[in-house]
Amino acid sequence: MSTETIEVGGLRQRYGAFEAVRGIDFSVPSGQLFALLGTNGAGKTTTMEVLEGFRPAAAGTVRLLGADPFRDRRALRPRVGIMLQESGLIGDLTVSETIGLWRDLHARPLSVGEALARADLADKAGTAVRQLSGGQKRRLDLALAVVGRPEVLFLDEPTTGMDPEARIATWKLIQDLVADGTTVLLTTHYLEEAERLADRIAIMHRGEIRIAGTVPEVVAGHGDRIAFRVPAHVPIDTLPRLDGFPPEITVADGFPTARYTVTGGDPDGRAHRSVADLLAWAATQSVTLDRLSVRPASLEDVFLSIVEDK
Ligand SMILES: Nc1ncnc2c1ncn2[C@@H]1O[C@H](COP(=O)(O)OP(=O)(O)OP(=O)(O)O)[C@@H](O)[C@H]1O
Repeated sequence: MSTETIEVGGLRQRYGAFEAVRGIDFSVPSGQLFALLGTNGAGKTTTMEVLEGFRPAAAGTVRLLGADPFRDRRALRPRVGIMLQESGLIGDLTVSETIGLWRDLHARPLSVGEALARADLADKAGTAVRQLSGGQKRRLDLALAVVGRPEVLFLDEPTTGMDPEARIATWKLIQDLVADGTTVLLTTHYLEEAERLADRIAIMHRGEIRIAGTVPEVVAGHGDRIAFRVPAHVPIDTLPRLDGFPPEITVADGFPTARYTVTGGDPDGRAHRSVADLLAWAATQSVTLDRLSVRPASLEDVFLSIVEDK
């Protein structure tokens, strides 16, 4: 028997003639957090909606806790928590009343006090939902998603609209849930969120998974980055080529900055050798390399290289 809590194989989904998801595969073992990253319209929410049982898969296989999320949605519902991008909260109810209402739908829910504490909303218990800020509403959505102690949690952009403090508190809540054994599928536009929380990630673009794995696996093979400010007296076209390529010139803080991506050759030595070449060039030209930096590719670099690849 499979130990995967979520299994997606060859999933396709269309809206009329438009294919929003074009044959994707991934799986999430029990107790892990998997993050779907991607551009707007990449197909993340559509994928989530199939797993949540809102619509059947047009093609491919989808299993949730060993069952079919659409056909078996009634049986699965008590075991699953869902935080949608758009919530349908009732403005006139208080925060406590809203949680109370959702508790009644579950067999062994958290108490209202526990749910309030988990979402850091205890001081808003008596406040009408309509009077909450955007970030507070997201926290209430999260409280409602977890009040039934779900085994699997779907979080669609859970921290959008939250201030940095609320976001960090929410990350802590999500980490606690995963540590307690909850399996989580999360979509986010915050790369830092995925890096902090996810056991594995996938980057989607135009309905396809372009790359997947742990963050170190995803960034591996994307080279190192070398950058420095170009001194005012140095013509751009005299800058050296490194690893065979000229620099990309961007403007940062009003200064032209030369950026190199070094991918060729021996993976351990490439940045080292290119930096040595650069320093030798600088010495012969009597140029000072202001703000020289050397670093491995980041998740943001990989993300941008995927989405800029039209
Ligand atoms: N109900 C619908 N009818 C027609 N097209 C839709 C519908 N829902 C989504 N789409 C289209 O399907 C594509 C994928 O949308 P989806 O919401 O899954 O993307 P997403 O990755 O979640 O994007 P975002 O990051 O903006 O939330 C988009 O091009 C979108 O316009």
